[in-house]
Amino acid sequence: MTDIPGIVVTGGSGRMGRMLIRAVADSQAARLTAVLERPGHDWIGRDVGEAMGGAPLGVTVTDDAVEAFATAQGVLDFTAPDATAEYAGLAAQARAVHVIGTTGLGEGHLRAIAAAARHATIVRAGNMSLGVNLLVTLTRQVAAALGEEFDIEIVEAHHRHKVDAPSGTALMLGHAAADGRGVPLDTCSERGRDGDTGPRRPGAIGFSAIRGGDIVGEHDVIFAGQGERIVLRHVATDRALFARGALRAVLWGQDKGPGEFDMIDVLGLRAPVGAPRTGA
Ligand SMILES: NC(=O)C1=CN([C@@H]2O[C@H](COP(=O)(O)OP(=O)(O)OC[C@H]3O[C@@H](n4cnc5c(N)ncnc54)[C@H](O)[C@@H]3O)[C@@H](O)[C@H]2O)C=CC1
Ligand SMILES: O=C(O)C1=N[C@H](C(=O)O)C[C@H](O)C1
Repeated sequence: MTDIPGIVVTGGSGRMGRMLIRAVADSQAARLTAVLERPGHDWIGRDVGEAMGGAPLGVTVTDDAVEAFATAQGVLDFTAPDATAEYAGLAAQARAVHVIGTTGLGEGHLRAIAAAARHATIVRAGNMSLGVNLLVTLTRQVAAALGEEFDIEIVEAHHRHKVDAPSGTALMLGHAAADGRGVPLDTCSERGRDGDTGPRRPGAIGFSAIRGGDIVGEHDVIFAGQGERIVLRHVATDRALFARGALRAVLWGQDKGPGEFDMIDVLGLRAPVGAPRTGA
């Protein structure tokens, strides 16, 4: 037996899954105990190191989440909304810390995650990088300082394979901007302008999404006023960044009780009591 937490990576063959497997396998603070893929995937039954084109890692890819979670202390999950909602329940039953990077979650998925968080620690964030989570706190501060005479627009760019828009990060930034102004995002969010839109709605927070090539992830928060403009920008150039954040989150969660946390908690960036919190 060892005290080093055993970690399961879900969606092992995905762009993020491969990064997460590398991050855990290379870490002295965690050990890779299982890798999951969806039923029918051609990696099932293979050694994950070999499936990734390298040396064996001694871990066979499986589709049996119940068995994989039973002996794990943490689950790193960057897959798809339905899978993540199901994994939340199963990880909670095993009392494993569930780190959720999956974006595009709907109301039903969020309810399932909240229910699971009554029994186990969940860390969920649309972006696991330090830089973006700092950008979130800055966005809230700038929005609070400027007021509605500055129009807020959030522009994000991602690779051609991304299936959800706006990105999870763009939504985090939108919630932060709305928090800064003291309004809920759903009352002022403006998406997908096209055709005869009329003039910009006062107080709107606009979202635009670019998809192309191999862009890892870029986010601008634009505060556009009369005669001046502030642009807060984050550019990710390597997905390993997100995997390092996820690993940090699962280790942070090991001594926490049940509840839903985010990277602002993990990184210690939470605003003092009395200041507005950022939704995700
Ligand atoms: N929070 C963050 O920092 C980041 C979040 N993401 C999010 O992570 C998610 C995955 O992104 P990518 O890796 O680019 O996608 P991808 O499509 O390359 O990988 C998803 C993987 O999940 C697997 N999968 C789907 N359903 C499954 C199931 N039921 N059981 C097990 N595996 C299943 C797929 O087979 C695939 O291997 C997206 O929602 C993306 O937005 C991506 C990067 C950073
Ligand atoms: O799908 C991606 O690739 C990414 N998704 C996350 C998001 O939706 O914001 C984080 C990052 O930008 C990469």
